[in-house]
Amino acid sequence: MSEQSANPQTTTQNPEETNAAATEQSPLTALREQIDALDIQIHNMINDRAKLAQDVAIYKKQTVSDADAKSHKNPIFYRPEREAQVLKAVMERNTGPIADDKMARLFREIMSVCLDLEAPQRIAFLGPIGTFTHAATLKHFGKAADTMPLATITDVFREVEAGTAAYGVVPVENSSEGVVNHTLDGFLSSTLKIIGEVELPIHQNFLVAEHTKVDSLSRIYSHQQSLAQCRHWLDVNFPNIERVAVSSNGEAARRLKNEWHSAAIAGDVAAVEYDLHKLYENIEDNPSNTTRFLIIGHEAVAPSGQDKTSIVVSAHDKAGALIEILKPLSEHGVSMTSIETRPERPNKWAYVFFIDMDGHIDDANVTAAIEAIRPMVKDVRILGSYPKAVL
Ligand SMILES: O=C(O)C(=O)C[C@]1(C(=O)O)C=C[C@@H](O)C=C1
Repeated sequence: MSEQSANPQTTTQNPEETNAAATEQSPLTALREQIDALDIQIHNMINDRAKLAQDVAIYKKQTVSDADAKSHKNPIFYRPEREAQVLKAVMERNTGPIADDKMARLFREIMSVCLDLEAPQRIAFLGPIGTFTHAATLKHFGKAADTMPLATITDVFREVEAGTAAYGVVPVENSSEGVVNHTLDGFLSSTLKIIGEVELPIHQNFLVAEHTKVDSLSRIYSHQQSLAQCRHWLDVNFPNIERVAVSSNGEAARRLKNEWHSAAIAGDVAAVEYDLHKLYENIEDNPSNTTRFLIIGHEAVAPSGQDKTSIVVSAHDKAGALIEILKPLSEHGVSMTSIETRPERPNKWAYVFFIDMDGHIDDANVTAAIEAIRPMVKDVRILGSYPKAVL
């Protein structure tokens, strides 16, 4: 069905079944007729929903404030808080048999297409194609997003700052490897905000190409972190093949094109992008391994009802500074969800703290806690309030 064709009124049938049905309608034909009828309704409703999204876009264009229009600011089409609410509502009202998360993914794709219709969004991500950051980007924005792979985390910050991409996706922490320092440091030299987060379970596959001679494998490519995540499985199953660390899982998958004796370890997106076959799935030693990614952008996000706020605090270099900073959070009933320390370059032995807490900056207790911290420290910057990961 082409993108343009809407409101289908006819259905097509397999000629063999049409013949069978001519004599006596089989139960399969009857069921398929019901599916066809529902498909027409679903199809029309999706287009009706898309038309409403177009109306929303018109409203957003009309209501850009005069001040914004003068400074050539575009209306903000992407609304993370609304998307989080829509997806949460889908999961809450779902009664099955389709699982909550799978149903939410279907709606994720519908919204992705609706947003694309309002205004195509370019999303920069830490590439190349086929990495877990690529998978996180598609999970968060859906497949209609115009994705743009970049070589480094710094490039992602830069392109979003420059406006080449509207938003960026960067990894921030892995449940077994810890934080991604480059990403945290990126915020120290940027004014970009955190506007969302995505969590992605990391499942590794043993991938081969059509032409791979599986019985004569001599080499396996992957990113060094993925090789480490599958070390035990490789020791047991392929103790004698050479393990070659490359710059990314996407690059590992890409290399199979010209080699018949090599395999790659990478995720599902790489398998699809490079047309590879999964010889073994879920070969990671720790099946609960998860990576968290941040969405970066320019605009502040309205409350969704279930939000997180991230701040970065530059403390005075004195004993007990951290304990002092954390006190206002508990005094105002704000729960801290994570804290990371990074050197405050270029100052030797000075540190900054990245603190995540429950709640939105519009919540009175979150504002009160942050305002109470402010006089105790050299600087506090609010990196953003954003919806907690839904999917
Ligand atoms: O509600 C909006 O603001 C919309 O633009 C509609 C819609 C949707 O399809 O539901 C599309 C894009 C936004 O990111 C959020 C939601």
